[in-house]
Amino acid sequence: MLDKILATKKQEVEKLILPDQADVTFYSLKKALTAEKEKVQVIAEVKKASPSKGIIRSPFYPVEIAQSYKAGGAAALSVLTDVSYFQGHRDYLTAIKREVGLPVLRKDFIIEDVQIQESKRMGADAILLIAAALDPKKLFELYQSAEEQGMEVLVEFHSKQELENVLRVFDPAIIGINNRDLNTFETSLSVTEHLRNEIPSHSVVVSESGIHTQEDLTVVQQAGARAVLVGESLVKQADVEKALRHLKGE
Ligand SMILES: O=P(O)(O)OC[C@@H](O)[C@@H](O)c1c[nH]c2ccccc12
Repeated sequence: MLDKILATKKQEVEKLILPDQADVTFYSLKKALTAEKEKVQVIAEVKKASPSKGIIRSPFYPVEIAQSYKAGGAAALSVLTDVSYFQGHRDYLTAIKREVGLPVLRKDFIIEDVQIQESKRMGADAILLIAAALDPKKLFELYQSAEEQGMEVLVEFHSKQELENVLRVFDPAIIGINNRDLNTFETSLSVTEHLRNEIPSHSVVVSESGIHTQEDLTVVQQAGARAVLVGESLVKQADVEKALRHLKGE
């Protein structure tokens, strides 16, 4: 599946037209994730659909969802901007960034520098780079480019091999452990437990995908995650603010 998505992205990138620069204020993702020592922070994801689940929420009002997440105590937001597979849009991110005062991560498949420029213009505070989608050298180039343009980066891993290959080249400040295999879509929280020990202790660790309950959150917190990235289990609930409070055990 990942290969198919990346092939589509490659075609889209060739036709990409950059938007105008959005006039927004930068918020640090890293700061938001490390603000409270004891508590695990939640990055709440605004996602309409996914290749594995189809439509998750309909009707879909991205700004309203984001505002409810903020009211429910989200530390940051993740916004899907991929059109073809997740029914996202870059305008959703810009609208959310304008209306909601939280750090916003652009969730997409970034493979070329022009998409980093695009992310900046959209108003993203941070971008996702997926180790499974990039060779380590290219990943580092894109990482540096994002930092030069004033954005932070969440670098996502699913296997020990991916981690080893990247850590040989550089040391990402924020590391995402994706519990979902992007080829089979299967999720297992043991991925976080398994990879945590391979990560330098100064990195901020975010456990991503497949987190449904407060118990799940505790499992990954005990495995060393400072934050979780949660989409489906929140966005499918009518009252996402309540769902988020519930997840946090409030
Ligand atoms: O909906 P979930 O299972 O809570 O997962 C959220 C997020 O981790 C997932 O959307 C995701 C993780 N890595 C990605 C890469 C691309 C697209 C999407 C993703």
